[in-house]
Amino acid sequence: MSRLDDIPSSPGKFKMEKSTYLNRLRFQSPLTKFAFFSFFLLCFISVLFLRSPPSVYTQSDPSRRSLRTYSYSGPAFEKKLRNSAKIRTSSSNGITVLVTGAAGFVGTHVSAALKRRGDGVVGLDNFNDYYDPSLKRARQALLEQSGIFIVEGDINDVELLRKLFKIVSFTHVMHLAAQAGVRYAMENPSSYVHSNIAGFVNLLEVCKSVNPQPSIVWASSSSVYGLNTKVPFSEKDKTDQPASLYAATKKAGEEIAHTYNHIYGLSLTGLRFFTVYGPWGRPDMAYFFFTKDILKGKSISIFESANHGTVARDFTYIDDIVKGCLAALDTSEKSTGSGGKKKGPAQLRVFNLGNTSPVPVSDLVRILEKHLKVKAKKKMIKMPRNGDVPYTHANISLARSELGYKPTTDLQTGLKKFVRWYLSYYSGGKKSAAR
Ligand SMILES: O=C(O)[C@H]1O[C@H](OP(=O)(O)OP(=O)(O)OC[C@H]2O[C@@H](n3ccc(=O)[nH]c3=O)[C@H](O)[C@@H]2O)[C@H](O)[C@@H](O)[C@H]1O
Repeated sequence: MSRLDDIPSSPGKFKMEKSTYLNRLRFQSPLTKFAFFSFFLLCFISVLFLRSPPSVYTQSDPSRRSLRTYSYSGPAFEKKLRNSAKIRTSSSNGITVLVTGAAGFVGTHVSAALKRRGDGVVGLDNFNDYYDPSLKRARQALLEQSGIFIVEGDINDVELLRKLFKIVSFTHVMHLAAQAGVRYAMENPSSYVHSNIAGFVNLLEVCKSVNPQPSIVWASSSSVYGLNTKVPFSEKDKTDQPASLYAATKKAGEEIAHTYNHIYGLSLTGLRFFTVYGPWGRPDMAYFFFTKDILKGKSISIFESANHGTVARDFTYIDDIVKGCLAALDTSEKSTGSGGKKKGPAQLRVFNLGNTSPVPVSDLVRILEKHLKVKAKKKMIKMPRNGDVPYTHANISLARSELGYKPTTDLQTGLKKFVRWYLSYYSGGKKSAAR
């Protein structure tokens, strides 16, 4: 019986007739026969390839690939994961944390700080190329030295997340993976939806259904205050006028957090970071690329608001932010759900983590000039309408009372540390600073 006879008929629609053409087909020569079978073999292989599940890495955005793939199965992988997640025996009340975005700026610092005090830490990062991935690799190498394993994968990969939770029973998730940057949202809007909305929902879906559910601390943003004019910004203020898609996705994250807390009993704490800077920072941020451009003798654009008004930011040093993140983890209560169902009310919080002292961008440049000992070529330009807001200023009284958060580093001191790191990292032309 020919294999074509095995094909079932489509119920009620049409019955596949045996092809009279195929019945009549006779191979005229061995070459025709070879060509015929080669063609079918090729089709078969193509179908297999197209139907195979996404490989080890679920691509977040074809234009921003991870540069490597990593196999996340097998005993060696599980061993690495378990070792990384181990709480130091001397640590009496250690926690086990999954840090998403661990190769990112804040993720690296938070992971290292957790490990230093004895907690178990596993990182997750997709190593996308929004900015120079070699900087992310260097951060990864740093964390590896202290025994932290970063799994290479995307928060949209539900199977991977489930697998991680199956191997390690994380007590906490520090969710820092995101598409950052306010201005880039006009270039690549879908990447914000993909990471900050879809990715966050995927993570919460997995967290709500594992037992026990972890407590989640995640990165929101000062940008949710948008076009508000009442300063300093307080958590009690309305946040319904975002100025960028980035801000809108972070605001959406806060609403999504409310939903998962309400329905599933997940304990959720959102942290509104205010323009975080420091060593190992993000090359897409102004203080970073100003430094690069000043050193290269390239001119920099300093934005002004309407009528030559000052644009200012509540720049916050990374070490202060790390303290805030750890305090948020330590004060977070357990989630209350189990079996994907809420069993009682759970904690839901939002905190400003800022510095409470806004500095004009022109002063930031003056400080950089001093530390770099190079005069900047400055251009004052009107702030483009690309998502920026003129001013940010955090009221941190809630974080102070609930988390004991107390920033201690002013911009002078923080930028000095950044410049020292920058010069040593990019010294001798070994690495060229890339955005
Ligand atoms: O707190 C946040 O939630 C956000 O902080 C950060 O955004 P911003 O505060 O906008 O920082 P950043 O881009 O460094 O611009 C700094 C200043 O330089 C001005 N700026 C910028 C570029 C330029 O060419 N000229 C200029 O004057 C610009 O107008 C601004 O006043 C994070 O990137 C973002 O991911 C998010 O975390």
